[in-house]
Amino acid sequence: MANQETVPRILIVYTGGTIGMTEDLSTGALVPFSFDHLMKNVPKIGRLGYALDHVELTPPIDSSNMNPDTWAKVAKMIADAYDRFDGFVVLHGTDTMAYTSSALSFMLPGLAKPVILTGSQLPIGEIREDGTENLITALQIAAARTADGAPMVQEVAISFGRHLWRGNRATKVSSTNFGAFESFNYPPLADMDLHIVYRQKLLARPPVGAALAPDYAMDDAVSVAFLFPGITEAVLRPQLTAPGVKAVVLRTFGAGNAPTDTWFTELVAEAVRAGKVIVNVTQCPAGGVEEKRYATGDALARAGVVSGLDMTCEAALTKLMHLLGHGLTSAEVAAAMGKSLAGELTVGE
Ligand SMILES: NC(=O)C[C@H](N)C(=O)O
Repeated sequence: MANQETVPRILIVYTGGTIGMTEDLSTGALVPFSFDHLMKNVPKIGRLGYALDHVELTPPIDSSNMNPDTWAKVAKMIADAYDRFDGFVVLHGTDTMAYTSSALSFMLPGLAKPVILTGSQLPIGEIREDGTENLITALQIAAARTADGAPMVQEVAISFGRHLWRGNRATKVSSTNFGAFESFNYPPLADMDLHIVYRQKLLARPPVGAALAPDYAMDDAVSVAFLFPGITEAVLRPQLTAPGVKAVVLRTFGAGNAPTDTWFTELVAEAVRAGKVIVNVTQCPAGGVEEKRYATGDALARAGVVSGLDMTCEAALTKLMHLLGHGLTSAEVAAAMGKSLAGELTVGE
């Protein structure tokens, strides 16, 4: 039996999501419900033998209602309790989990403990569901240690179904599959089958001597513009020139390509001259932007568009919010987008 000192101390941060939902009897729709309800449905959690505590967003929310303020609340709950716990499990809706995990990775620099997000596709109160296993597995991952006693995971990650993913590399790929997430440009940090098998070489470690330095500033003056064959200036112009928008993630084709019509290239160049940061992120889930590969991508680079390299849209968008939140100039934001802040992009290839 583990003694008091070795019992893992885990804080559960309950934000809502399907995992804790119940049916609204008047409409039949799923609505967020209480943490107590959720816990009543997983009595075997006590058999883990961990010292568990919890905090929650009040009221709990469907993750479609997440925003920079709620991300900051979650980050603060973790930072405030950081010294008292060995690990953190964030229960969260799946719909925007990859945005929150990306945002948290930028808000918690110096993190040296596990912050594991999980949730489910079916409510934990249903007879057949995926929430129990996801919750228990996330708790075990948050409690896991290396052979020398250090926390196994020291970053923000999503544990869902059979895999553990880096939080700022993951994306939701299915609204029905129990494996709802994928990370196309970074392998799983762990595979969860009969055993939980960690890929230790892939796990992030904070810089030596770094301490947690929570950083909640986020500027929401950002946007996403999605290209499609046949897009017109009338559709795109308002998106790229909207007053108050400081940065736009431009979802391009393939290796970062876009139309070469004069109106398009001139519009993009005009937005860049007006001080907007335009970041090229491919619509392809896997791979990334290689601007010089095709003339159609090169034209964007020459117009002053910044390469999003192999970042997900979720990572690029929340990184822009984070950088703009610190009052950086457009040039400084553009330069920082190409550097890895929390393992969100592949460097040196
Ligand atoms: N599976 C889920 O959790 C979906 C839910 N709508 C949410 O994101 O909160």
